[in-house]
Amino acid sequence: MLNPQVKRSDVPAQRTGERTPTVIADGVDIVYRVVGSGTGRGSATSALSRIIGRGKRPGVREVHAVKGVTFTAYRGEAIGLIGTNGSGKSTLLRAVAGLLPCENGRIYTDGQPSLMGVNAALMDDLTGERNVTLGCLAMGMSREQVRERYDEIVDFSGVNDKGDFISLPMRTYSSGMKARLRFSIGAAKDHDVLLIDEALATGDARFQKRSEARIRELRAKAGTVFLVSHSNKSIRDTCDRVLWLEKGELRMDGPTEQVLQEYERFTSR
Ligand SMILES: Nc1ncnc2c1ncn2[C@@H]1O[C@H](COP(=O)(O)OP(=O)(O)OP(=O)(O)O)[C@@H](O)[C@H]1O
Repeated sequence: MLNPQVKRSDVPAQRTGERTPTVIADGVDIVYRVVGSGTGRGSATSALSRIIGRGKRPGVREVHAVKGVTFTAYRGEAIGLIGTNGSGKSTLLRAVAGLLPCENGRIYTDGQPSLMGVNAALMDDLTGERNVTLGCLAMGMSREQVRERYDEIVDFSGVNDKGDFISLPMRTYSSGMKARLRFSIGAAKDHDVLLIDEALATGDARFQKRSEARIRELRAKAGTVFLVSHSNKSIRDTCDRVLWLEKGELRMDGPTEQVLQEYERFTSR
């Protein structure tokens, strides 16, 4: 569900030259507020200082996760988000999906972006089969569309390659099988803007190839794909443009090879 605090609106339909913008981030700041974080003092002291009103908002710590990020994404682009741990990649992705409010700035999107992460909510106690149906319905597909795409989704995931696993509860799956099924469900729909968080890092080599091919297909259908990954190989194989975040700031935005070379120099230091 969209957070009502998120400042969003549709991108105007007009084209910018030959290219159509799908996501515009304009000076975006995102701040987490952690309530109840320790102050280093005992809780009785914190409570007392709260009562007598000294200091501002005791026990609330602010984490400025994304700082003044600006970029425009266009239809047909596959954009990699890279950066060292904690640099703000997932936060930015969740903000584009409308799941986090912007402290400052705005995010404009064309249509509703779909976040396809390894944490997508599938239920362990339900069979793979039920999860495919529920997952597809949750993405807004009709029962008819689910029936049409069902076999394709199961085949794509490969969970039935070693027996009839699709009729077993998902708790019997390996973590790779779960991740593959999640990806397959998410990829069954043609998204305008597809946001992927690390999904490619989980499958085996064969599955990664298939997912990369599917991402290329989605791009060919005029969508925009964002991929957060720690695998430079996945980024090289999938993306034509890369945004590099460091400590919440956009450090570089450019063609994949150019940005990755700089990033590799930075991380090998
Ligand atoms: N729910 C949260 N509450 C408070 N702080 C958070 C929360 N989620 C992330 N952060 C902080 O925000 C910053 C950015 O985190 P984020 O997960 O976006 O980074 P990342 O680049 O995706 O990291 P990684 O590569 O390790 O997955 C970090 O300092 C992190 O500790």
